[in-house]
Amino acid sequence: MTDVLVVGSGFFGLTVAEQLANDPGLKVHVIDRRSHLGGNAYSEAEPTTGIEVHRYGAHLFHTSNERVWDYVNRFTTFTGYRHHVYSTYRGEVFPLPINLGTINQFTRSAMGPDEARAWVAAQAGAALSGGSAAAQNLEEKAISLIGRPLYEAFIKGYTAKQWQTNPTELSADIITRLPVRYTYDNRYFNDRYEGLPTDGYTAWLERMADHPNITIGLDTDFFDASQPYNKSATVGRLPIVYTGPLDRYFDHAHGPLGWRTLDFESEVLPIGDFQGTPVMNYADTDIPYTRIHEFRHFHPERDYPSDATVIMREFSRFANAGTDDEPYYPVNTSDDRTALKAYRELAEQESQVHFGGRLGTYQYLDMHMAIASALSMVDNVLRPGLVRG
Ligand SMILES: O=c1ccn([C@@H]2O[C@H](COP(=O)(O)OP(=O)(O)O[C@H]3O[C@H](CO)[C@H](O)[C@H](O)[C@H]3O)[C@@H](O)[C@H]2O)c(=O)[nH]1
Repeated sequence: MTDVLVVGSGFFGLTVAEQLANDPGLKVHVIDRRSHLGGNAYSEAEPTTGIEVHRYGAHLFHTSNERVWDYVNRFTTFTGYRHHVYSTYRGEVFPLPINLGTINQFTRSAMGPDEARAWVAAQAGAALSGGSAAAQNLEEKAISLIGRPLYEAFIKGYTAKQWQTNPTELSADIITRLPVRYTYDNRYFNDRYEGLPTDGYTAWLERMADHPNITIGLDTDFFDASQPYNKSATVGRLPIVYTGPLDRYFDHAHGPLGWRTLDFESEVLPIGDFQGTPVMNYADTDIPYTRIHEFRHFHPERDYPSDATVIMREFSRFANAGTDDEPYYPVNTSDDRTALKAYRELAEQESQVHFGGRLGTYQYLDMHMAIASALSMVDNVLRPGLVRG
């Protein structure tokens, strides 16, 4: 007998399942539409080279949350990997995120931190008088932080390719994900803890699911009425944690929410190294992809072949509702926020259904944020409700 149904086996769903299975010892059934668990964090060995490939785009784990770090270390150890990204712009390679090295290379100068700050402030001031706090959208925020020339080189074209939405319509939060530094430190993340799972994402995810109280149904679509754990057979009958797209749950009753999807083109090349770094972004709009991942560089400690490498070009576009397009990122324009409010009202009325994760809440959550919010849903909503019930 199942006590709780979890729809979706990504980090959010597996964290909820693992926590409820352990304490208070509930029987949890997890279903996933795909033929593997792990959601978009799933990875697999490319068969000819053995190189671990992140099928749904590169996943880099980082957090400053002690509780999350302790929790994830129960299932995997981490390598000492530190993420660095470079960007190719007009035939030249620059370090990201924007730092003193980027600014000096871009301006062909040798400024110190204060001079660089003054230069950026002058560029930003010429464009915006209200300062960073007054910036309402991605474009204003970016210009207030780095000035117009750097914005036009590294952000404008890349963002146009990635979001296909006018940057004045996008949330300022998207750009504040990236630090701006007046030092030569080009670590991509600021977090205290960072690393990649030593034996891969799939081994980590499988260990989370490996519990006598957890059963998994793969290739099982919640919206397929022919399988027993479908929506109409289960809603109102047992507690459900739903991590699929919020608008899909309600049959797009308030219209589709805007989602961005990704297309990937992978290639195995007969060379030991293609680009010398894990991720190369492409800022120019005449290059159709946003970035190229080269997976061997995520695990320099592994014994990968020296005469082959796997690269993956990433393309970004709108997901079309009602097709097989996988929703990855909420676009979150003002129209989306209006529809989202209506969906959230519907979600509150849904008996015993709890919406979580990136897709279920329409929020741009990183892995550590999805895990943190799953832990707090278990603490604050599920455990008290299930024990009382
Ligand atoms: O060269 C760049 C890089 C980023 N951005 C803007 O900054 C935003 C945020 O950048 P992120 O790198 O956080 O964007 P992604 O979500 O695509 O990043 C994903 O890939 C990154 C690694 O390269 C990190 O792993 C990150 O956590 C993961 O969500 C982008 O949407 C884009 O609008 C640019 O304009 N130019």
